[in-house]
Amino acid sequence: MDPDVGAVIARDWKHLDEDDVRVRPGRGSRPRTRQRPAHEDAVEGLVVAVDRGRYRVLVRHSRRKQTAVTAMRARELGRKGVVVGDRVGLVGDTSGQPDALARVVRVEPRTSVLRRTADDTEDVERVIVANAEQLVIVTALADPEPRIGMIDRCLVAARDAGMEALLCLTKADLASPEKLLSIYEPLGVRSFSTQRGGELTGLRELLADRMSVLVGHSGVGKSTLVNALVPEADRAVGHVNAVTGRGRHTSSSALALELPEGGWIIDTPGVRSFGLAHIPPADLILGFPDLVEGSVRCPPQCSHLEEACALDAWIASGHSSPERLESFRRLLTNRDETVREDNRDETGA
Ligand SMILES: Nc1nc2c(ncn2[C@@H]2O[C@H](COP(=O)(O)OP(=O)(O)OP(=O)(O)O)[C@@H](O)[C@H]2O)c(=O)[nH]1
Ligand SMILES: [Zn+2]
Repeated sequence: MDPDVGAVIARDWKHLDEDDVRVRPGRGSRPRTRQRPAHEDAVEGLVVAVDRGRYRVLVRHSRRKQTAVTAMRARELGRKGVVVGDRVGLVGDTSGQPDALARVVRVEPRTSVLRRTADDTEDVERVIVANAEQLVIVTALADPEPRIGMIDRCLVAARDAGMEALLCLTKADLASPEKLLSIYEPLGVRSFSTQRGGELTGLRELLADRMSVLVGHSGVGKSTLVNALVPEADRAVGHVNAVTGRGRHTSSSALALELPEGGWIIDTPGVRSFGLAHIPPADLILGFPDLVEGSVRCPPQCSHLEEACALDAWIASGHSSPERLESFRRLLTNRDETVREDNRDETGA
């Protein structure tokens, strides 16, 4: 295997919890049987919403028939978190009838975890979504102006989570995507431009049959997009509690919506971007593939903020661009901050 690829895989996996990775037993050793034998009758389901300790879990009976089950965690789960995207085992009343309550007795090993560093205490990190394969970075081309810093931050977070990134550029009727594409296309980031009422076939193809997480600042047109992609989403988000199916949906937690063509999009209303405090500084540069080669000549343990950093010379000799280096350094400096509604760590672009 290409050593770089190996390193990336090793790094992506290293962020998974011990629980997330099922260890294959060697010959002669006994398999690890964590929680399994007690509930062999457990029903499999997908967590699509979480609200104050209650989970909405979709149980599929056949291609066409599925039931939405409300569940709470079983005590035996211990401190193990359950998040949107988790595949879980359920016991108890899985009928999905009103007032029926099931119990989550196990969480299947996760294939990816998207984390946010908590806003207040930098050491606390939270898993927002499990098992997603793609991070869709929703950015308006104008109104509000695109923020390069936010895009770069999301690209780092996607890489760290072991997810592919997709740049979704909205409001193409107001401004051209050209400038942004000239930055991100050479990096191999896939993209799609949209406008209200515009053609979404290409985007649907990029989203089909996989689990994608949408993230974007307020006002970029994320709701407009979600409603266009999932016609029933308006009802699910606007008027009905995502978990109980009653009352208003007030929580701002993630919500998974099934696409008519198969696959899922996960809306993250409360999450505008990600803190990167849990990512070692040395790994941040992996989110900037155009700078990695230039860092080979850096002194050992280079902070990339110091004078001896080789990146300045690399840029001066015509590689990448000064803006990219500036964005990388801004991220290094603001690594611990989570972008919030006030965008306090953004200088725009
Ligand atoms: N010109 C133009 N306006 C758009 C487009 N998409 C959305 N808008 C407008 O942009 C505004 C914000 O759209 P929303 O879909 O509410 O944006 P959001 O990202 O969900 O914002 P929050 O609900 O605050 O999270 C609304 O006034 C939309 O009508 C577009 O493609 N072109
Ligand atoms: Zn350096």
